[in-house]
Amino acid sequence: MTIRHLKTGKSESERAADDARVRATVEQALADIAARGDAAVREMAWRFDRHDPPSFRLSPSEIEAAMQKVPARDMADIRFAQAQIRRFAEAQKAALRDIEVETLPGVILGHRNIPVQSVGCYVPAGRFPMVASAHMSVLTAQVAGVPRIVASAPPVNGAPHPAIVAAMHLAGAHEIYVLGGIQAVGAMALGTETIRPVDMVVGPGNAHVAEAKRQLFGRVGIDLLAGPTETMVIATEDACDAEMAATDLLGQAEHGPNSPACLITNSLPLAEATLAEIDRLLSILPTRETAAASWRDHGDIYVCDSHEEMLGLANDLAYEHVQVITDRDDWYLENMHSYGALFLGPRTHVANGDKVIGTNHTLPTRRAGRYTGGLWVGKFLKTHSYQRITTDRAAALVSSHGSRLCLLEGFVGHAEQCNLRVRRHGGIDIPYGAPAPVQDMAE
Ligand SMILES: NC(=O)c1ccc[n+]([C@@H]2O[C@H](COP(=O)([O-])OP(=O)(O)OC[C@H]3O[C@@H](n4cnc5c(N)ncnc54)[C@H](O)[C@@H]3O)[C@@H](O)[C@H]2O)c1
Ligand SMILES: [Zn+2]
Repeated sequence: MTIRHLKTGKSESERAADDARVRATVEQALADIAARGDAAVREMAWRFDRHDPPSFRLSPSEIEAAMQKVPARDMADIRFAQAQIRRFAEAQKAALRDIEVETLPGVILGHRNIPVQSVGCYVPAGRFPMVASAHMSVLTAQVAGVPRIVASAPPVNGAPHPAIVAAMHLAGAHEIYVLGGIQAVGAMALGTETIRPVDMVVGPGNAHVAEAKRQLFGRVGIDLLAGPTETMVIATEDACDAEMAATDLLGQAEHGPNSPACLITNSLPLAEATLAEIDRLLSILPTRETAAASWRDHGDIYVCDSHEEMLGLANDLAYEHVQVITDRDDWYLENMHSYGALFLGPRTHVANGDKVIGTNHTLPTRRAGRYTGGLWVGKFLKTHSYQRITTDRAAALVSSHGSRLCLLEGFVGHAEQCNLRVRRHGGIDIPYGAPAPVQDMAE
């Protein structure tokens, strides 16, 4: 490998120390919510968000009042975005089928896709009110058929953010809470005196939110670990220029001070020009304080010799967002196997994916793209199998193999479940705990 690392961010040990701090904070906070319920939630809401309303849950009239505050243009844009997200989610749902097949004469096997019965959708709003996250979680759960959808977002300037509330309500949330961070995720997952616990928590959030979900996994289901935003641009100089590469990197680096942004290119001139362009843009970008911190601590530029090297590196890093602006975008589409979502060609970009185009923006971070894709309607559906035997012959045949295979493992009680069927449906006598005979049950 002759990959040149033109610019690097924080070291591994610095990142591990950051992680350890977050882990400890979350562990303590969740234990407190489990022990003291609402009282702990209320204290945390005050400590982190200076929020202390009579009730964290919005009443129907508070929801209506919030909706009234959203300008008509914003409401129309929200409806447009939700229509796109619904369209794609419905198409994805249609690709998931319940099946029932006859694998042997008289042996019927099937599966059913059943919605999770209650979900808690976290909508982030610490730095930015992420209206779009309401569409991504709530609407997708609604399309999946989840019967109880709880949604929660932190207050913005001490009050529920009107457009977030509107988006949650339009998307089909049944309960809306104004709670942020660990207290929101913890309260939804563990339940309190006033909040009924859910079966699964979903949605993106900062490092505390992602860690809370990780620690709660098992107790409840989670969608995936969708922490601080990451963006990668894979660029060649004939397809991409420095202005585009720099704009697309900083466009996502502004999410928070720990949002990795990474350029992979085979062109040293493009790499150097992008570095200079980032400096220029950071002098004029209004959100430069965050974007500059992210770029300083978590920005990388790699210069490779070949497309194979670029591909290998991109798959290995498994970034959340991967923009491919090269002379062979389709080749990357075919060969990339680890990422959150791909954005192909110069006309496409992450901001549209974040807000409006219709694919889900809740995507795996920190290399989770190696083992999962992003949030989608399928994450809210559980695939459960069932079986049925409809003939005596099939009952005796399968159970005769079963009888012997159970005893191969020493399971006598299991074998008797089989033997009972061989006796009753095959008319063959087998001593208690003995293997079913082979000769009588030839296929
Ligand atoms: N991976 C994805 O799919 C995806 C999508 C969208 C957004 N995101 C990420 O979501 C994140 C949103 O983060 P945010 O912070 O703006 O909003 P957030 O809503 O996730 O977090 C805000 C909450 O964090 C809590 N908090 C703040 N400081 C704390 C501390 N020191 N200890 C404990 N809790 C604390 C507060 O309770 C506050 O309500 C960003 O990192 C963004 O990149 C990820
Ligand atoms: Zn974004």
